[in-house]
Amino acid sequence: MNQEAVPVAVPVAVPVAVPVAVPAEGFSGHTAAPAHVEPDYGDTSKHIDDVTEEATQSRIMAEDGTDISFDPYFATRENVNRNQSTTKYNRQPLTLQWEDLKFEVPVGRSATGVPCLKGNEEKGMKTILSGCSGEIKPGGLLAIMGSSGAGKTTLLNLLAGRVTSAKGSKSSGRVLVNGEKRDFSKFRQVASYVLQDDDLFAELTVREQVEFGAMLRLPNTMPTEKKQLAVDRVITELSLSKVANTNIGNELMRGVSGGERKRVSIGTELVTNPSMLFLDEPTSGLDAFNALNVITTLRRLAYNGRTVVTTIHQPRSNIYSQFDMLLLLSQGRVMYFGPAKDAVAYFSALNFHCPAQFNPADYFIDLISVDSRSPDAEALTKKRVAVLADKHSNSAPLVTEYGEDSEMGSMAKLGEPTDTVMEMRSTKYQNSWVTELRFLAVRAFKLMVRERTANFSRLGQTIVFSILLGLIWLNAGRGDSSDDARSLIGILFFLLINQCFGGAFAIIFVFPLERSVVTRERASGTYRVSSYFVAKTLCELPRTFFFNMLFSCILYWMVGLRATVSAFFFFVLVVFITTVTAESLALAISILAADPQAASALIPVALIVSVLFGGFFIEGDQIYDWLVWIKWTSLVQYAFTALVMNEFQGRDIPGLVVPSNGFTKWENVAFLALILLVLRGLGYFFLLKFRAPTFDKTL
Ligand SMILES: Nc1ncnc2c1ncn2[C@@H]1O[C@H](COP(=O)(O)OP(=O)(O)OP(=O)(O)O)[C@@H](O)[C@H]1O
Repeated sequence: MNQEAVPVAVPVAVPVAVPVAVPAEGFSGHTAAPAHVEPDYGDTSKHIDDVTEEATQSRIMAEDGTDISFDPYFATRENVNRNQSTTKYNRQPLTLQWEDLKFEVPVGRSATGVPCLKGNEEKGMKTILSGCSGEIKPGGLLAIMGSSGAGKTTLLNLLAGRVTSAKGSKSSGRVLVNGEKRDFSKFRQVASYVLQDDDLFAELTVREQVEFGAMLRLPNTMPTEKKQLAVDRVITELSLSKVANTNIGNELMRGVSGGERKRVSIGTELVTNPSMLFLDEPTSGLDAFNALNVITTLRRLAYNGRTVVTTIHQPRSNIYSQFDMLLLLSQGRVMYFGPAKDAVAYFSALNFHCPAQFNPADYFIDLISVDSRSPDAEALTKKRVAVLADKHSNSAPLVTEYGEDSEMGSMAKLGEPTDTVMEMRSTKYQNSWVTELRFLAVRAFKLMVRERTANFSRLGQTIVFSILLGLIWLNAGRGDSSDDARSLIGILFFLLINQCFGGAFAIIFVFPLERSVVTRERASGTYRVSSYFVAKTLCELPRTFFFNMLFSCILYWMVGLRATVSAFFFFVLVVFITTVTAESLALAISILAADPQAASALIPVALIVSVLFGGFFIEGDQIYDWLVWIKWTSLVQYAFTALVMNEFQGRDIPGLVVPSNGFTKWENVAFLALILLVLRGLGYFFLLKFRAPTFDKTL
């Protein structure tokens, strides 16, 4: 290595003077902080605006002469250029204010059946959040920080209007947008919410994911070319161009990186060009580098005139330096609200000195967390938190001065049209039912084709089972004895069980992920439930038909079932409807059940009941009268009787009693189809009524 070409890299120490609004005096009883003797690494709380031209002055050169110097402030500096986006003023500038927010949930005997907790919970209510006020202007990035359980998500949800309506919970206070109480139908069009979990389809590409949102969330009056431009803009703005055509992927399927996936989630919400963006823990699960990338993206989005609010857990120091405003929460109370760059000085003035080499975020979290490891530590830390909360509520409100769009906030009223917002329809959905159906069907079809593992395993399962059953019952249908006939009845029943469980398990493993994606998309008003449900049903039918046809073609002729075209197609029809009915049963239960575990426990039970009363194990006259009704709800019973009648129609085999339920084979098919329709209808009803995202609109 060329020694002379490698000068020593000198860490850049940055002296910082932090002008702040601080309380007049520190706490009595506190001793002054010890003099700091540690080496000065520079103030890690240094804010983005303080970074000017402190480029690393020493250059480190690689052997080939490439400059490989490292600039630790690169991310921060990148954002100093506020003119990166072409979309700077294309939205309404919105100022969000909140006053005296309080949120309580019931914990008492009356609400949940458990005894009341002590303290203010005696009335049966637990206070999750109280006395929370603040403001964030356009161009500003607000971070809500606090330890686990501090109330960050609750506050974010209150600000975003996304608190789930729960029985007995109570919210109070005021949330204002540009000084006025918000109109939720308009607010939903200008504010977007990015959930902590990236609920995205792994099989879609980045572009397809963003495009889907654009096509359905932008109004139908907007030409497709303009929607495509919006997609391109978002992809560029989030630096996703290089991976635009890469699958999103998941733990099982290689796709984009965690940071890119998070940016895709943001892009999905950004496509409507919202003025306000709320994010819940956007860096959770990301490594330090990807976390920084995501936050610098938010920083840039804020500079482009948006109002951005995010919760975050223990950010590293260069992430912390990106925040304009900081809100520290502990035990549901505000410890600090004001400019992020002033927080260190604020706590210093209270005699809580953040050591020079410390990441202020770490220091604050340690300072305001309740230590429950021992009663003494808990009492002490709770006291500290109470005193800090009181100090905060007694301190003068801080004036927020940041963002270049601050005066724009007062100019615009929510509802005044600008660019994208101008074109938004005032109705809940931006496109017609038919348009939704078209895009949903295309997406469902793409997903279905790309679910390679599921498709190949179902293909393998179909081929293996049909050949195996065919070998076991090879030529059984070609004999004339009553034993052959009884054997044939056995295979007819067994193949129905196989198809029922195969269809149901295909739903159990695939639907839970889809359910969370659909919930997210419904919460942002992307489409109607009916169009989703119809698209899903229409797209699944061809696949189910294909596998059933394949199964029938192999098994039917190996076993030697009645060799007529009409008998064969009747067989295919019954097996197909049975499978779709079992899928519908699994779907309805999956939607109704609280979680996938409950669904996977309930679905086999429902199917086994149907099998038990299917007419093979127990004859109708062997069942207690008061249980007979179950037989008439059994999908297997109708399918089995129809198949048996199809096979033995017109055949007289001495000593054989053919199972029958008194209906003709076509009547049995009609009852089976009726059960199918009822189960599909129930699935739709459950999705519409029980899985609708409902939010409290009090504030
Ligand atoms: N609807 C509710 N019913 C009962 N308790 C609730 C409800 N909502 C929130 N809580 C409780 O309030 C506290 C704050 O919850 P919240 O999710 O806001 O915390 P957080 O700071 O976001 O935590 P984390 O960082 O772990 O996600 C927690 O103890 C939580 O259990």
